[in-house]
Amino acid sequence: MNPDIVKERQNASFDVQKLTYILDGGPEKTKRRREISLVLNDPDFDEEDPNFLSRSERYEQAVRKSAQMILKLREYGISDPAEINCYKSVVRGNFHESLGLHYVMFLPTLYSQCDQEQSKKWLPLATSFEVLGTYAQTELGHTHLRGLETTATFDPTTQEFVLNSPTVTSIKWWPGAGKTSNHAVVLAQLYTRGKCHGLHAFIVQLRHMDTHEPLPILVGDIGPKFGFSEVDNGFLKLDHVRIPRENMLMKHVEPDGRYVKPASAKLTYGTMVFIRSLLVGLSALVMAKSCTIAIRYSAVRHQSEIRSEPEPQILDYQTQQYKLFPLLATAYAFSFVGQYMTETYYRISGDINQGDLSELPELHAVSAGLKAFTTWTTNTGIEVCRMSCGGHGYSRSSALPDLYAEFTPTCTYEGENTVMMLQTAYLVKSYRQAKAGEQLRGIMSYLNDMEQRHVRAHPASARPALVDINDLSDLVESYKLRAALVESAAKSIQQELQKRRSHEDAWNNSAIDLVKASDAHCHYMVVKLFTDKLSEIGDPDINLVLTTLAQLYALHGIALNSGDFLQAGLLTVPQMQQIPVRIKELLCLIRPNAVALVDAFDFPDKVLSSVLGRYDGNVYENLFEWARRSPLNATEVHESFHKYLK
Ligand SMILES: CCCCCCCCCC/C=C\CCCCCC(=O)SCCNC(=O)CCNC(=O)[C@H](O)C(C)(C)COP(=O)(O)OP(=O)(O)OC[C@H]1O[C@@H](n2cnc3c(N)ncnc32)[C@H](O)[C@@H]1OP(=O)(O)O
Ligand SMILES: Cc1cc2nc3c(=O)[nH]c(=O)nc-3n(C[C@H](O)[C@H](O)[C@H](O)COP(=O)(O)OP(=O)(O)OC[C@H]3O[C@@H](n4cnc5c(N)ncnc54)[C@H](O)[C@@H]3O)c2cc1C
Repeated sequence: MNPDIVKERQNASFDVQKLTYILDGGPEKTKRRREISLVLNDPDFDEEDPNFLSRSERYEQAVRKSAQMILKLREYGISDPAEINCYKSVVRGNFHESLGLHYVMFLPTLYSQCDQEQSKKWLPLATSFEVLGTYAQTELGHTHLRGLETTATFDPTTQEFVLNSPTVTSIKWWPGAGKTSNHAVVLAQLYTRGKCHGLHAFIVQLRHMDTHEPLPILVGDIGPKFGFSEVDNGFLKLDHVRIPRENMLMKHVEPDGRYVKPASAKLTYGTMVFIRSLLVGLSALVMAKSCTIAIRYSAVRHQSEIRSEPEPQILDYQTQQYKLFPLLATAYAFSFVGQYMTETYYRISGDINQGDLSELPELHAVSAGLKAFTTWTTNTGIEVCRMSCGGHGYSRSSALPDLYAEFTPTCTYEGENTVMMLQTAYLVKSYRQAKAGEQLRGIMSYLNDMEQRHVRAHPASARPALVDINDLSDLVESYKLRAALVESAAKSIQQELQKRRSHEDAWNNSAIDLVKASDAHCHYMVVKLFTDKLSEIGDPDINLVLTTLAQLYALHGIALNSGDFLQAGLLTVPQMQQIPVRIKELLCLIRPNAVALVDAFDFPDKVLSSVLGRYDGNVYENLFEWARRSPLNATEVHESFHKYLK
């Protein structure tokens, strides 16, 4: 064990184990997660570091691993969905799996959209992995749902749907598992009796069940990408492919071609809402991994000098703390927000299953906004962590380049982040309702008292300094008032309309304000949820250290967005000047607990897969060992010497 890291752990002011229990949701859950993590000791999961393999070898290794995962799942008797997720996340490590889409989109779509008869047919096939599925929605030319071109036309004479990609731009593009899957849920515009009824989901067989040869359908892999090398994102061109009427999910077409309207057309989009909700938790996980690597490494790395003494740990540099500790605070904040998002998703989707759709718009808006907010922040955070590790952060052995490459498409898939932030119609609608005197419930209720507490541009000096920057509840209140930026966005729309612009143009001309309002709303939610969580934590030592992190999270956010807070007169210039001073004090308070705080995330070394983030801190000897395994070192003299240099 590296002596620096031993010393760091001795300095901790709280019980790391107890904090792990809080993050997991209780000691029993921690125990079970650790038991599940032991599967990594199974030699059948041994594999070559993907960084030393070609794309094709990586894909093959990933398919082998996916198949092993399924076999072992049965062997280990893991069947609870939450435990399956934990098991898969542990085994998958920092990379994706080729069967990922089957689990995260194909199966959930079947579960939520099959009727009884369809469930009886498809669920046994899909859960036994005879049917391997993908989710084919995006097209080469469009992602916007109303713009999708693939058609499904009902033919009452044969009781079939005819699926067609009429143009190059209508070719399905991006669905994972282009080579792996034999079925797809295909999203297509439904036509019956000559009328278009919008997007609906259809189950389409793509490949022969025994030979895996494609049916008369053009299907394949779209080629190498920025990351996601394990995943065979695919293309799919359908040329008048016929499927039985029974393959339409939720069955909205009667045998005579009559269309039966669903309770809400948006229920077809349910799987996207599900994944967006999951991505909030994934952001927390990846932020936590990145911080673990960067903070442990910073504790064992010595460089330069502060005083004329031996080289200090780089974690002692104030600038290093300023890079990493706000991200550490973010990892904790997002962990609690992820828990909230999962609970909210299951609560509201439970109501939806019971026929109560009243909270569907809020679920859509909250999951879209938080997905965008947390993935954007995490994406830039991983890169800050990588940079903070200097040259060794650039090596793939650190895992940080892989974490970045694998995570960055979360800002794009399941709805491009700007587009998701623009799903603020709900915020503007809520604002207008509140303004009209309606009492809002839930997370939007803060808009109820906006009329009394107008947030407008004020000369800061004209407002009393009511906010105590050391008081978290005051900070939450400031974020709440800043979230009323939605008022500015609503006003911008109103002004545009007064200029006789169309509603659509007014909206587009206010889009920057709308994204800002959405961002402010999400930021408020995160600060509030983090602060609310503190009241549930009884252990005084843990409460203290998490309160320090929550204060840092809130103040750092204000410092980054100082213009909003000043312009709205929420804080004065002298208070703004106090914030960097307070932030520096908080960095000092966090410093002795930094390693313990990342230890509490409890990532086993095999899951972290990072030489820099090793628990024992023995970085240098292992970096050397990792480099020696590089395929270029397989022979002392590389064949290129004989071919070209000699
Ligand atoms: C610790 C946790 C670990 C978890 C691990 C697992 C993590 C998972 C990792 C997965 C890894 C790899 C998987 C990769 C998967 C990627 C898969 C995909 O990307 S699938 C394709 C996704 N595509 C999109 O997301 C498209 C984005 N676009 C849209 O959603 C829509 O076009 C739009 C929302 C932008 C607009 O909707 P549209 O209907 O086209 O337009 P309208 O203007 O008509 O909308 C009207 C109306 O509907 C409301 N709306 C829209 N969507 C929904 C919804 N889903 N639910 C409820 N309501 C919705 C919208 O707000 C409007 O409301 P109004 O009241 O009318 O204003
Ligand atoms: C790794 C990966 C895996 C994927 N897996 C799948 C899958 O399994 N199944 C599937 O169906 N799809 C999948 N996708 C596709 C993914 O869902 C889309 O790429 C995503 O929804 C974004 O759409 P787009 O690529 O068309 O971007 P575009 O919408 O073309 O975005 C390009 C730019 O235009 C801007 N823009 C677009 N519309 C607006 C607007 N209304 N207002 C303001 N700005 C706008 C965006 O902000 C962005 O800056 C995957 C994508 C990736 C990268």
